[in-house]
Amino acid sequence: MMARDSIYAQPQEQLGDFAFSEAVADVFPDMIQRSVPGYETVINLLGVIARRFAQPDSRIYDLGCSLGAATLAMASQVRVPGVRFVCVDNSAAMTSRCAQIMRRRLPDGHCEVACSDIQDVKLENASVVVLNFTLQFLKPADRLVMLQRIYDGLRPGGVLLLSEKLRFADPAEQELMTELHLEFKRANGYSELEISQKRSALENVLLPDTFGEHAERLQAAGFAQVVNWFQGFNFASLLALKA
Ligand SMILES: C[S@@+](CC[C@H](N)C(=O)[O-])C[C@H]1O[C@@H](n2cnc3c(N)ncnc32)[C@H](O)[C@@H]1O
Ligand SMILES: O=C(O)C(=O)C[C@]1(C(=O)O)C=C[C@@H](O)C=C1
Repeated sequence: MMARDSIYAQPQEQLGDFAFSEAVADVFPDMIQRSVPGYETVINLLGVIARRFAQPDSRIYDLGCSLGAATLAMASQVRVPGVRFVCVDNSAAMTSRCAQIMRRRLPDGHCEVACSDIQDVKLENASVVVLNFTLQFLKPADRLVMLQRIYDGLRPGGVLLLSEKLRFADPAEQELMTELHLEFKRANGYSELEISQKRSALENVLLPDTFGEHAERLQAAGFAQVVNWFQGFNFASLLALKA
């Protein structure tokens, strides 16, 4: 049984910044599924896209892996030989659980799990790099450098798969998408208190960009083609191809 997220169910006197703590890691599958419209579909489709782009004897990186859901989906679909998965997260609460899950679910030697800032990881010989709802937690000024490092670590024909919460330049669109996202959370059983406390906790931590900002930054990093392959309200998934 999946543990239910009730982290913000009671009024909190001191609402600190949101962190990927032990308590969050314990309920993470439930939290992300009830918070991100289309999350399960995105995870499944990451498997399909990796199946198309994985190259023999290359690496697949899952940056900000949390419990490794994207890696499990990709590992179940990839058919070419010699692929090694590398999962990275800077939350020890996440990587300790992720490492356990990978040991249980994947053959020995298939997957390495590292507790590290993704900005410090040397990326090499990659055919697929996943940033599934992770770039949004980096300081905005650091995001282009991260994308450039990913670009440099990719083989020609490799892809970056980027999912993010979006901001909209048009105030009316921003308001509508935010309202629909809140309705999604209500529909999934979150109370107004849970919704508002989590929103405050995320305010200084998760800083979303617009689709245009993402596309421009990916192009500035060198990517030849950028496509939007999925969107659920204000959450979008992009594929960026290295020619
Ligand atoms: C929303 S979760 C990602 C969900 C996960 N990719 C999935 O698809 O299930 C964001 C993750 O990024 C991690 N993270 C945020 N900033 C990071 C950084 N600078 N280096 C490494 N991990 C980071 C957090 O610890 C958290 O586990
Ligand atoms: O915007 C929100 O309320 C979210 O819950 C989003 C989000 C995310 O996009 O990473 C934030 C933190 C959670 O771990 C899961 C989802």
